[in-house]
Amino acid sequence: MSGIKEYQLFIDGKWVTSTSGETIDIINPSTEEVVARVQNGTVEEAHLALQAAEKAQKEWKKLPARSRAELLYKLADEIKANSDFLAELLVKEQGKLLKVAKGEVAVTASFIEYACEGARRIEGDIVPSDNPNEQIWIQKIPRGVVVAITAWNFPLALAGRKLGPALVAGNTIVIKPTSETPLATLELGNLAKKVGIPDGVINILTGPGRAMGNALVESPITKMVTMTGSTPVGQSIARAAAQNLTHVQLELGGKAPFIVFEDADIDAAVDAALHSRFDNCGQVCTCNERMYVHEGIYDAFMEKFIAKTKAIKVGDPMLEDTDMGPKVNASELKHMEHLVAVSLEEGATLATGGKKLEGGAFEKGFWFEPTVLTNVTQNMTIVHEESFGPILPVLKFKTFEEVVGYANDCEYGLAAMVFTNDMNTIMKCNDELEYGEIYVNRGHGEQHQGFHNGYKLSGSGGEDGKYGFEQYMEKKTFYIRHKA
Ligand SMILES: NC(=O)C1=CN([C@@H]2O[C@H](COP(=O)(O)OP(=O)(O)OC[C@H]3O[C@@H](n4cnc5c(N)ncnc54)[C@H](OP(=O)(O)O)[C@@H]3O)[C@@H](O)[C@H]2O)C=CC1
Ligand SMILES: O=C(O)[C@@H](O)[C@@H]1OC[C@H](O)[C@H]1O
Repeated sequence: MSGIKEYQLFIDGKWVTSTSGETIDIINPSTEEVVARVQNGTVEEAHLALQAAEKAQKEWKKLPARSRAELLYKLADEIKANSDFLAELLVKEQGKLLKVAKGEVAVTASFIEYACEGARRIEGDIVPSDNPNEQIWIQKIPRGVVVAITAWNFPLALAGRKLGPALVAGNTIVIKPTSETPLATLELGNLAKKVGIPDGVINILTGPGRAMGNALVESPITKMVTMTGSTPVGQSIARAAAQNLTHVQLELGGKAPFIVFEDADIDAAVDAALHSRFDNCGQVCTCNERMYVHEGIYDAFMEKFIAKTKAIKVGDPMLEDTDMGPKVNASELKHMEHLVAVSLEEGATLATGGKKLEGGAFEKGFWFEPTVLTNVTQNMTIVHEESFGPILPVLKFKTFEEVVGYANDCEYGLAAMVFTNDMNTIMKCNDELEYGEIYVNRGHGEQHQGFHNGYKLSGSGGEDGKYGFEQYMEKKTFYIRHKA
């Protein structure tokens, strides 16, 4: 079709067309129109990108970290300068609200800026030896070539979250965005060229994860894989990386419990629960995936919560007064219908929503109603399987022990949210909830200086903050003996 932009692969500072001769259509989830095409890259092109990154890293690591950071600060500035363009691209490829997309562009730049602040904090140790006339130096050095594989819900932010620390630490990177939403990420290639980041330092490939992604992971050139996505894919990446014992950092699925204790501020809890479920159409890894409300306030809480859920305006994500856009694709939409059907078969009740939206403004696109399920029991599928969409099962509880047992009855361990004003309850939640990230009296939303760390099947390694930055570096211990 004429007028459809075709992106290429970004390898060694050059845009190249894949030898596969095949392209992947990128679909607008609101209209089902083809937004652009990207290359269906080959395994050979994965190797070319890795070789380019390996070559470039030899010089990139010699630059002072501060000099690397100065280039990356410029990249962050260019991202901000192109916010409107990048945000609209994110709306077109992922269906997120324009205001959320602008937030994603801003957070992409701030992820990179945060990493740059670490340039003068790459600190090692000098420790005393047991031997006379000897010192021991423990140094932090870059790993080499990093492969970054990202998910479709915040594709640009996830790329910035990884390339920032990777490059400040002195590594080079090959980014493989998801085939669903690669466009804004590909635009980073143009911005990297513009600010003078040397060829080969950043490479961006598109192509199916099973083939190209796997080739990137399996290569002995790759010294670290940082991936955000589903648990099954994270597990296959861990298996593939094992053959070279490549360092792997995985941010995977979640099933965050949202617990409202009897003494909670009900209005604050209602608003937090609403946003933490329905923001970005429920497509956030730390979303409120299941809600437990104390029986003593259940009726009062649910009356307010259901009323606000019913008031959510689903529609064109480009419009200022829209509250929720579409699901990212048709298969995700089908998954929503499946989860509701299974829940009803298992005995749940629909308090609101439950269907895909069709006809009129919803003639095209992948639209689903904000959905709340009640009369839910802990053994139901919806309480354990990640929905990653606008479906919220709600359960009642009586005691602390009961709800903590429910919350921890989960194969995931990424985020949890708790509403109470009782310090004793807060401290017991901190001790007993098996989650890497716990939000007290507020909804979800990480900060760069924290540590985004999933337990159990939610991941391995963690990212963000000083502990995430550490992952991008190796340590080298140097024993130095000198003449007396
Ligand atoms: N913990 C966190 O911070 C976050 C977790 N997520 C999770 O991500 C999931 C949704 O994202 P989604 O993109 O569907 O996740 P997927 O796991 O389907 O894909 C993630 C990435 O992995 C690639 N990939 C697929 N198979 C392989 C393989 N065998 N080897 C290497 N790479 C591969 C994909 O490429 P391709 O698309 O081409 O197949 C994509 O780039 C949800 O489960 C959500 O919970 C999402 C955001 C944040
Ligand atoms: O990946 C997610 O879903 C979240 O970590 C999300 O990604 C980037 C944003 O900063 C986070 O809210």
